[in-house]
Amino acid sequence: MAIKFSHNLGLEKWNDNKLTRSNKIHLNFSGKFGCSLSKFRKTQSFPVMEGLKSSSLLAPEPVINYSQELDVAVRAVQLACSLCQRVQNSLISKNSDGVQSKDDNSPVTVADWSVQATVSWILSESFGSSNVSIIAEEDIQNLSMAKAGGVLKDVVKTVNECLAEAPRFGLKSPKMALGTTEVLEAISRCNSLGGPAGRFWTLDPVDGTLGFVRGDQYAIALALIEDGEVVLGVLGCPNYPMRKEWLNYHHRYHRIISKLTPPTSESWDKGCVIYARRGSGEAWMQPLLHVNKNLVWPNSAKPVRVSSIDNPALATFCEPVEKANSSHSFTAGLAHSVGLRKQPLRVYSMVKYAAIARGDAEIFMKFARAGYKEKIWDHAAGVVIIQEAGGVVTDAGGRPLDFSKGIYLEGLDRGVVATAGANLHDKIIRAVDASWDSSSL
Ligand SMILES: Nc1ncnc2c1ncn2[C@@H]1O[C@H](COP(=O)(O)OS(=O)(=O)O)[C@@H](OP(=O)(O)O)[C@H]1O
Ligand SMILES: [Mg+2]
Ligand SMILES: [Mg+2]
Ligand SMILES: [Mg+2]
Repeated sequence: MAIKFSHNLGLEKWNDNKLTRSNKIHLNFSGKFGCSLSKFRKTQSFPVMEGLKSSSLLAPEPVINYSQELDVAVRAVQLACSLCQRVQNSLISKNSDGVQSKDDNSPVTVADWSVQATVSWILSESFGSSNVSIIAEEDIQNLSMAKAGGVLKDVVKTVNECLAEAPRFGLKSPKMALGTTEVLEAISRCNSLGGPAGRFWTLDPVDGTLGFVRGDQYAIALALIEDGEVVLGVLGCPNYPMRKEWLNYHHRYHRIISKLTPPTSESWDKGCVIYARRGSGEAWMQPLLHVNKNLVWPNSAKPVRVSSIDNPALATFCEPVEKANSSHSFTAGLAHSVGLRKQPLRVYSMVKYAAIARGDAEIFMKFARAGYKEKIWDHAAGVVIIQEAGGVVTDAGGRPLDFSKGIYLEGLDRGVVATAGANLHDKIIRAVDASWDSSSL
C-alpha cells in the first residue's frame, strides 16, 4: 500500500544526496523510496516508523522531510544502547578499571568512544561520508596515546561486536571488521564546527558518564541541526524503563543483582528510546530492541506527552546529581519561593529531559557555575523532544537556546529551564529573576 505523508517543516527535495530547500517534491512512501532519491535511498528499504506517519497523513501536498534521517538515527541509537548495556554490565560486574580521565578530570570510557565510532560509521554509511557532518563530545587524543593502547583495543573490539549486530536493527554491517585506523577515523571525523548555516549532527555518545560508571542513569543523545535549528532529536535511555514504576525495581536490580548476574533477557525492558521531529507536535517512545527474542525491526512505539500539572505544589523538579554541575542551593531557594513541595528528582544525564517529555516530572533546571559554557550536545536532542511533547525550554531569561553558534550554547542567560507548560515556565522564570541577585551565582 502506498502511504502519502507530509508535514509542515518547509519545502525540500533530495538532490544528488543533498537536501536543498525551495522545490517541493511529491513522494509515494511505500516502504521504498522512489526515483528522485540517491542510489543509497533507492535500494534501502525503510518501514514506516511511528512519528514519521504524522498527523498530516491526509494532507493534500505530500513532501519529504527528515523521515529517513530520523529512521536511521533511531536505529543507530538503539544499537548504541545495546553497546552501552553490555559495556556497563561488564564494567560493574568485573569491577574493572575501564574509566579514563580527560584533561578536565571528567570521566570517559570504552563506551563513550565506541558509541561515537559506531554512530559516526552508521551515519556515514547511510548518507555518504561527504554528506555527513558531526559534532560530538569525544576526540582521539587520549585514546591514541600509548598508555591507552589497551583501551583502544577494547574500543575496536566493542565497535566490531556492536556493528556485527547492526542487521538486527535493519542497518548494514561492514563487510570486514573495522581496523584500528578506521575506528579512529570514525571518531575523529566528528569534528564539525557547527554554526548558523547548513546541516550537522550533534552526538553525546554517553551523556552522564558519571552515572554510567556508577551503574546508574545515562543517555545517548543524537540530534540533527539545520540552519541553527534542532530538527530531530533522539534520546536513548538504557536504564530508564518504559514505565516509571519499574524504575525502583531496575535500580535495585542493577545495583545489587547485576554484580552477580551476567546480562540477561531483562535488559531490554530496562530502557527506552524517545524521539521527535521538529514541527510534528509529537514525541514517541520505543522499548529497547529485545536482545534474546530474535525480534528485528520495525520496533513498536507509543506517543509521549508532558504532564498536565501546572500547580507548583504538585510538581516535581529535576536537576543534575552533581552539585558541581548545578547549584542545588539556588534551586532549593527557588523551589521554596515558587511553592514546590516535592523532593527534587536528581538524575544523571539527559534522562531528565526524557522524564519531562514523558510526564514523569514537570520542571528541569540547571544553573552551572559562572564561566561554565553549556555544550550543544548536552541539550539539543532533549530540547526538541520536550518541545514536541508539549513542553517549553528556554534559558533563564526566557529565550530559546541558541544552537547556531558552534559547539557552545553562546549567550545562554544564567541557566536552562524546561517545563511541562507555559504557566509553570512563567512562574519559574519570574522566580529566578527575583532570587538571582541575592544568590552567589
Ligand atoms: N562543571 C560543570 N558544570 C556544568 N555541567 C558540566 C560540568 N562539567 C561537566 N558538565 C556537563 O554536564 C553533563 C552531565 O550533566 P548532568 O545534568 O547529567 O549532571 S549530573 O551528572 O547529573 O550531575 C556532562 O556530560 P557528559 O560529559 O556527557 O557526562 C558534561 O557535559
Ligand atoms: Mg563527558
Ligand atoms: Mg553530556
Ligand atoms: Mg558525554
